[in-house]
Amino acid sequence: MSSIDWKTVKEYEDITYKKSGGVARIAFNRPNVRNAFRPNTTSELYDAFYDAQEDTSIGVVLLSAEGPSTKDGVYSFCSGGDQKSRGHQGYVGDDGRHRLNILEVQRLIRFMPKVVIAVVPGWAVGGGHSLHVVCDLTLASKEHAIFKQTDADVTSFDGGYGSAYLAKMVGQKKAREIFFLGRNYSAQDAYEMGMVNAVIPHDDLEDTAYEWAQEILEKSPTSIKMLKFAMNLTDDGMVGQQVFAGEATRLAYMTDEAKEGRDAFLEKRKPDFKNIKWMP
Ligand SMILES: CC(C)(COP(=O)(O)OP(=O)(O)OC[C@H]1O[C@@H](n2cnc3c(N)ncnc32)[C@H](O)[C@@H]1OP(=O)(O)O)[C@@H](O)C(=O)NCCC(=O)NCCSC(=O)CCC(=O)c1ccccc1C(=O)O
Repeated sequence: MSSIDWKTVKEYEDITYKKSGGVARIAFNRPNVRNAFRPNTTSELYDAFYDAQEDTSIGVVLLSAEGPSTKDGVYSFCSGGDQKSRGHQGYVGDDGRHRLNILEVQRLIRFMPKVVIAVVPGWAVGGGHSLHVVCDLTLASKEHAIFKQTDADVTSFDGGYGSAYLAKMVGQKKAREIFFLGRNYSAQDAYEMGMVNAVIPHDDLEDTAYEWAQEILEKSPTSIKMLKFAMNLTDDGMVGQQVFAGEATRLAYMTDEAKEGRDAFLEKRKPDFKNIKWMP
């Protein structure tokens, strides 16, 4: 039983959302369907992740899952897109619109200036596998985590981070094996491939994730943010540069020359940068 004093932030239908001690915990909550996500789930995930991003007291987000299934006791992280909500043009929401928005959730995880840790208690499959790939770190249950890619079985494939970025992580041959054969891999297999940071006894998984988060929270927030964006940059092209450079601009705002530039405009005069040093 965990001793962490989690406080519920908001009630949702498909996820739970809690915070404690600088950490946000967002968890899938449809364990009886192996935590498959439907359009409602991805909208809720986006909402919760956005809140965590905007909350300046939060530095680390855990993406986890409730469970086990009340039907058969099996644990899951996420089994990807809910195949029951798929129509002929894609996944269908309650409003009849065809969209899933999981890629928007992926981008929020990728570009948010906080560390996101995937906490994998069981099955991580299809789009659920891709979500753990896009998170900054992954911790997996020694006894119950199973990693598997079924995208090629159901013709719903992730050609972005889920596959191409995975290949950067585990190597081209291994990534192709994962997608082309769709086999099951244990937490230990995934660790040896380099896509899991640590294999944790199941009963300690959530507490260990919280401890990792607390260690990260002892570091300088600006350093962590800039390091995350620096490590993203080379794989994210111009968008990666934009995200990194946006933070550089924010740092420049804090200089005397930025103050002079702003004040000169507001005072309708030419800016005077003569006293500003050209630092080498
Ligand atoms: C996860 C399994 C391997 C687990 O197997 P097992 O333990 O034997 O359990 P089951 O008996 O199969 O399942 C129990 C129960 O859960 C239901 N269920 C499981 N997964 C799903 C699911 N994904 N959707 C709906 N329902 C699910 C299952 O039907 C059972 O229900 P009962 O009523 O009790 O019978 C195994 O379950 C499994 O293989 N599941 C399917 C995995 C899968 O193929 N997922 C989808 C991959 S595609 C994807 O995730 C979307 C990607 C995506 O969104 C995307 C990506 C990139 C670009 C665009 C998009 C996009 O927007 O589409």
